[in-house]
Amino acid sequence: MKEVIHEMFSEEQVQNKIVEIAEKLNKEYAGQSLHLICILKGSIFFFTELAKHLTIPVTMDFMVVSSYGNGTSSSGNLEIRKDLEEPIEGLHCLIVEDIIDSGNTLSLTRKMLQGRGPASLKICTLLDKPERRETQVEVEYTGFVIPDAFVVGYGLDYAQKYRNLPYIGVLEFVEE
Ligand SMILES: O=P(O)(O)OC[C@H]1O[C@H](OP(=O)(O)OP(=O)(O)O)[C@H](O)[C@@H]1O
Ligand code: HPA
Repeated sequence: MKEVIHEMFSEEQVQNKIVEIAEKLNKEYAGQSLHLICILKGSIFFFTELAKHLTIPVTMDFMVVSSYGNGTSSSGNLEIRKDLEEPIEGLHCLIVEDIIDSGNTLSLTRKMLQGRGPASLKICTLLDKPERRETQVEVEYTGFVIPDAFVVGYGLDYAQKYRNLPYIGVLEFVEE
C-alpha cells in the first residue's frame, strides 16, 4: 500500500487561523499572564506558532500524556509520560492541543490539571473531529472542525511520520 496525502488546509490557511486564535487570546487575556501547556508531541508546531503571535506575557511548560482504555470505562485512564516541570496553582492556564478526536486524552488531562488548583484552565485545539467523540470535553478555542478522516502534518503523525509537513492533509492508503 502506498500512502498518499491530500491537502486539507494549506500552510497559509493554518497560519491565518493561528493568527486569528492568537488575536482572540490577546483580547480575552488582556491584563493577565497566560501559562501555556503544550501537549507533546503533536501540538509542537501549533504551540510555537501560536505563542509567537501572543502579545500578552506568557510562560510555557510541556507534558506528554496518553489515554488508554481500562476495558470497562470508555474514558479510560491517563498515563503521564512526562509531567509539567512547574506547579500551576494560581495560574491562568491554556492547554494547547493539535487535535481532539475521541476526547479521552483531553478530558482526562483537563480533570487531572484542574485538580492542581489553577486560577483558570481552558483548552485550545487546532483541529476538532466531533464525529469521533466518546467523552465530552469543553473546548474554548477551536481552529478547524474537520470530518472523520485521518489527518497528518503540522505536528500530526502517522506512525511518527509526516509531522514536519507545513500543511494539514488527509492520509489515504492506495493499492500500488
Ligand atoms: O481525542 P483523542 O482520541 O484522545 O486523541 C487526541 C490525542 O491523540 C494525539 O496524540 P498521540 O497520543 O497520538 O501522541 P502525539 O501527540 O505524540 O502524536 C493528539 O495529539 C491528542 O493528544
Ligand atoms: O487524525 C489524526 N491524525 C493523527 N493523530 C491523531 N490522533 C487522533 N486523531 C488523529
